[in-house]
Amino acid sequence: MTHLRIGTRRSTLAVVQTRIIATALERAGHTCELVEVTTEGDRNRSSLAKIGGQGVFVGALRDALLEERVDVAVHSLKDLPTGSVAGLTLAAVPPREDPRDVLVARDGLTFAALPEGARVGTGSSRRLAQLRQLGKDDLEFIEIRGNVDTRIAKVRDGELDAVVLAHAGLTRLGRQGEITETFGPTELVPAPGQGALAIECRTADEGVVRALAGLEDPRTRAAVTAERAVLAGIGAGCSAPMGAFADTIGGADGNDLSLHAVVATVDGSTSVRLSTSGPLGEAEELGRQLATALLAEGASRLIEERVT
Ligand SMILES: NCc1[nH]cc(CCC(=O)O)c1CC(=O)O
Repeated sequence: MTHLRIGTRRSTLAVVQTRIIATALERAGHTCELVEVTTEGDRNRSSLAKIGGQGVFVGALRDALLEERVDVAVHSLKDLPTGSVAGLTLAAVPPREDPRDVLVARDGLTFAALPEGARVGTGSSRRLAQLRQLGKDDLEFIEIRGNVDTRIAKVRDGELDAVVLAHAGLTRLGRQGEITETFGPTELVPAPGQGALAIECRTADEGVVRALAGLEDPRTRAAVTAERAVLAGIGAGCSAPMGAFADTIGGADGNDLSLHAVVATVDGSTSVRLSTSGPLGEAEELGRQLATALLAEGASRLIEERVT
């Protein structure tokens, strides 16, 4: 049995995610204490693109780990930069929630049913680029930030007709009832790691590493490893207009992964979409190979063409 101080961001979603992990650890016989840590991404309300640096949501949590103020950090995996940090280990990747993106629109509207001039909110260049490729040229896209509650409130208040969000965030907040459409994961390709959590600790804390190992889901780990290898391989950060999505082929017992990736210009005028498949055990290699193929099709040029 280990006593674990678990660091979390302050947002409702972050606290809910951390409680899910704390509950699982307590069920395994450990005791847990939640410690709130404020991150630059929470403090700074200007656009993510302007804050610029990668990992604005995770830096302060990692500092808290390195300074031994907490023993465990719970991150949304998609917010975690692909590079490793000296002294820290991604000790567990628990089973993933639904990785897809969803629409929350007024009056139960689907994307196809949104009227001409409808205002659709998203702060993500990945979502923006792909939404612009869905064949509706008459929408107005509005850049929004803020937590899930704030974004949904903009639809309820009539400021926007719809917002696009991650399914997983809504599920964890118990708000999946507000989803009006779920986008196919090869149509609106999710962010690498979307829907998964990353449980990090100090590499030297062997007891903690062992305690966290019980949370691991090898299939989720393989999928997100492939997705993140695409991201790292094309040399892009988490704010690039790219998506990658891996899934086990043949259900939960399958031993192969399918991997889809897209790189696009933010204006949606051009994109490269590629897919591949291979053994779970070669996830990293699969992702790297797909990145190489994307680069051969001009991926880095597309990403640089952002006009923000
Ligand atoms: N970009 C912020 C973010 N980071 C993680 C989630 C929740 C979903 C997840 O775990 O991937 C969200 C909200 C969203 O994109 O709608």
